[in-house]
Amino acid sequence: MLRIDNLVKTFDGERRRRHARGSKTDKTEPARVFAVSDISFNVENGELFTLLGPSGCGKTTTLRSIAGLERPDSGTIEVGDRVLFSGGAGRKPVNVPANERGLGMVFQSYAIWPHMSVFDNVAFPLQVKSRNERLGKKQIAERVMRVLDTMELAELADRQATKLSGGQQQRLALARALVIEPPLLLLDEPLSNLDAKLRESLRYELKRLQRDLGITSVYVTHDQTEALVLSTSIAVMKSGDVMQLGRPREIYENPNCRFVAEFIGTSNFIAGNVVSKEGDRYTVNTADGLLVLDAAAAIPIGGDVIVSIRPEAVEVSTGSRAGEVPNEWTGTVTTRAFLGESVDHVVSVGRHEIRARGNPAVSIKPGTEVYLRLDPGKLALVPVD
Ligand SMILES: Nc1ncnc2c1ncn2[C@@H]1O[C@H](COP(=O)(O)OP(=O)(O)OP(=O)(O)O)[C@@H](O)[C@H]1O
Repeated sequence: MLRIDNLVKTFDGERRRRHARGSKTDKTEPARVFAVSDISFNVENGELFTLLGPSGCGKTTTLRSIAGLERPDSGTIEVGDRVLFSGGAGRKPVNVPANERGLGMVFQSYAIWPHMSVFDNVAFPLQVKSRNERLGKKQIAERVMRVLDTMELAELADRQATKLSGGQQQRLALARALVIEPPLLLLDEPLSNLDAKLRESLRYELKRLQRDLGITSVYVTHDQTEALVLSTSIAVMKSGDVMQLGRPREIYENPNCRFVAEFIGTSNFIAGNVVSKEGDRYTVNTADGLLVLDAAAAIPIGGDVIVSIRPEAVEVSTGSRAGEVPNEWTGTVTTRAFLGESVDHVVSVGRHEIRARGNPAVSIKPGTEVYLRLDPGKLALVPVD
């Protein structure tokens, strides 16, 4: 449905230079900022594809380029069999204006039209469209009510848009984007202005809509939980590059670098060296002992690695099962934190501090000697960056 090839977008920027000897001030010099540096990805029909990354990594610039609100330096953007942008050496120049791309957009500041009713807010894009397509009044009303129904706003159709709650206004913004039945919906942090509770409930609502309507969407967020809940695929971005692209579970369980492992959830990292390998089973020597783990990585014996351990892959107990299970280490609990649905224990093991997350029924006082068991199936091998 959406194909992005070798997309590059730079901006004018400035680089600060340390002041030269004898001069009291730093100097700045012009520089190009690579907001997006040569990225490619495909979004299949019906997918909710998320661009995820920290502030400034280039997610919004990518989305705005798809929308036609930024003109990339080079690359191609295609939706279905339509080329929306093409530019750079050897490519025929194409740049379809934003208002002719026919894409649905919902942004962080859900600019609904305050002087209009809920119904009119949703009808407006169709009235504009109907100048070309000749949609009748009745057809428009039917389509508006169908979308309002889906968004559970039908009963509020006559209410003035400003007299809606934050969540309802955001649903209205979505309804307005959906009514034109766009081939592609672009969402830029659409839930970030809402309070935590509403954000969570709208997340599930969006997921339901996505499933029921099968809309192809590109979603921008810096919130990894949101990305994991909503997405069918995620591209994790850093400094204008896509670091890893995959299904949420794949990215969570098998991050391909330390940046991704750190960004998606909390991880413990233990540096080591591969000492043996049989099929997918690796034995890694670390400063605090051997670890065995299963990984479909291709790292040779002798290779330096980082073992990434999710806190929920660590079991803490006051009793030993040495000899029964692999990877049992001993340590001392230094911190305990109650998180409601779980309890975190930070355990000091030799040179490492390891965070474990488990059932609140197991709560161990700081200072207690404990056994840590690290599940070989849940440890990931990350190549050294
Ligand atoms: N109009 C502009 N002029 C100059 N630099 C820009 C412009 N827009 C974006 N940038 C720079 O491009 C880089 C990527 O910005 P972008 O807004 O795409 O990041 P982002 O990942 O969406 O961040 P955020 O989550 O904070 O919105 C940043 O370094 C930013 O400062």
